[in-house]
Amino acid sequence: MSVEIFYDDDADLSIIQGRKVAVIGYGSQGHAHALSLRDSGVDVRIGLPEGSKSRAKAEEEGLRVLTPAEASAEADLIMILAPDTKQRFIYSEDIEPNLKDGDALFFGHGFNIRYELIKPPANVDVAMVAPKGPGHLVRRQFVDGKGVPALIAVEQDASGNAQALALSYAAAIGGARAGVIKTTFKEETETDLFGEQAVLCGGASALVQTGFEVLTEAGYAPEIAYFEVLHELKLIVDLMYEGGIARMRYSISDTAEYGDLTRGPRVITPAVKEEMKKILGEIQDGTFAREWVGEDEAGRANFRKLQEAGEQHPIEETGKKLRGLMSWVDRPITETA
Ligand SMILES: NC(=O)C1=CN([C@@H]2O[C@H](COP(=O)(O)OP(=O)(O)OC[C@H]3O[C@@H](n4cnc5c(N)ncnc54)[C@H](OP(=O)(O)O)[C@@H]3O)[C@@H](O)[C@H]2O)C=CC1
Ligand SMILES: CC[C@](O)(C(C)=O)C(=O)O
Ligand SMILES: [Mg+2]
Ligand SMILES: [Mg+2]
Repeated sequence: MSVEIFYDDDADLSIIQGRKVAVIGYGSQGHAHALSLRDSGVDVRIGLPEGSKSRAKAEEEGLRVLTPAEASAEADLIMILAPDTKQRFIYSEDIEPNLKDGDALFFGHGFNIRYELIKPPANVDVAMVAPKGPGHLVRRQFVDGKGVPALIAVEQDASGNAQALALSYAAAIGGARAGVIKTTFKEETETDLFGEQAVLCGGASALVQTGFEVLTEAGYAPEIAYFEVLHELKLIVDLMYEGGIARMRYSISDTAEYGDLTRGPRVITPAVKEEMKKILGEIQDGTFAREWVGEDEAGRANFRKLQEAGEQHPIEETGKKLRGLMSWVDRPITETA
C-alpha cells in the first residue's frame, strides 16, 4: 500500500494564515506549534487555565494567553495540545460550548478520538497534525530551517476543505519541509503508541539500562558503560537516521558488524517479538488506553512510583556527572525550554 506524501510545494500556507488559531496547552508540542505558527504569519492565541505554570513561558514569548474557553470562543481553529488524559475534560468544559459552525478541531495525537473519549459534533472539521518527533525538536528544527515529518488525518470533513487546512497547518510548523504523510486517526494512534512503548522510549530505555547494568555488575567502570551504551547510541542512531541500518553497518568495523548480525537476534529474540505483538494487541483492543486512563483517574500513584525508580537508576547519576563535563552537548532541553 503506497502512502501520499506532501511537501511545501503542495501546501497553501495562506489557508492557515486566514484562520484564528487557539493552541490549548503550551508544553512540549504546544510551544513548538504556537511559536512556529506565529513565525509563519498565523494569528495565534494560547489557551491555559488561570493558574497554569505554562502561562509565564508563553507570555515571555509575547504570545497572547487567554483561558481555554476564551481562546476557543475567539478562534475558528482549536488545536488541543494538553495532556491526552486531560483533553476530554477541557473539551467538554471549555471547547464544546464554544464550537461554532465551520470551526475546526485539531489534535496532535489521535488518542481521544480513536478511543472515543471525545465525540465532536457534525458541524466542525476534525483533523490531526501529528509531528513525528518531540516538540522541542519540532521547534528547534523549524528555527534551523529544517522540519520534523508530520502525519495528517481527517476524521470529519464538515467544510470539504479539512485536508488542505491540515496540510497548511503542518507546513506552517515546518512539517512539509521534511514530508507530511496522510493517514487516519486509527493508524496514527496505534502506530504512535506502539513505537513509543516497544521501540523508541520503552524498548530503547530498557535496552540501555539493561546494557549498563550488565557491564557495571561485571565490574566495568560506570563511566565507560555510560559512554558505551547511552552516549554512543546517539552517534549510531545518527548514522541510521542519515542512511538507514545499512549506512550504520557501512561505517562500523567488520568486527562490530559481525557481532551485530550474530548477537543482535540473541538479544531481540522471537520471544521479544511475541511480546511486541502482545503490546500491539493491547493497543488495538483498547486495553492500554483503559489502563492509562484508569491510572490517571486513580491519581497516577503507580506511574509516579515507576518514574521515581527510573530517576534513581544508577545510569542517571553517572550521566549527570559526565554530561556536565561535555561542553559539546549543546542546548539541553530543560523544563524551561
Ligand atoms: N511530547 C511530544 O513531543 C508529543 C506529543 N504529542 C501529543 O501532543 C499533545 C500534548 O502533549 P505534550 O506536548 O507532551 O504535553 P505537555 O505535558 O508537554 O504539555 C501540556 C500542556 O497542557 C497544559 N494544560 C494542562 N492542563 C490544561 C488545561 N486544563 N487546559 C489547558 N492546558 C492545560 C499544561 O500546562 P501546565 O504547565 O499548567 O501543566 C502544558 O502547557 C498530546 O496529545 C500528545 O500525545 C504528539 C507528538 C509528540
Ligand atoms: C515518541 C514519543 C511521542 O510519541 C513523540 C515524541 O512522538 C510522544 O507521545 O511524546
Ligand atoms: Mg510520537
Ligand atoms: Mg506519542
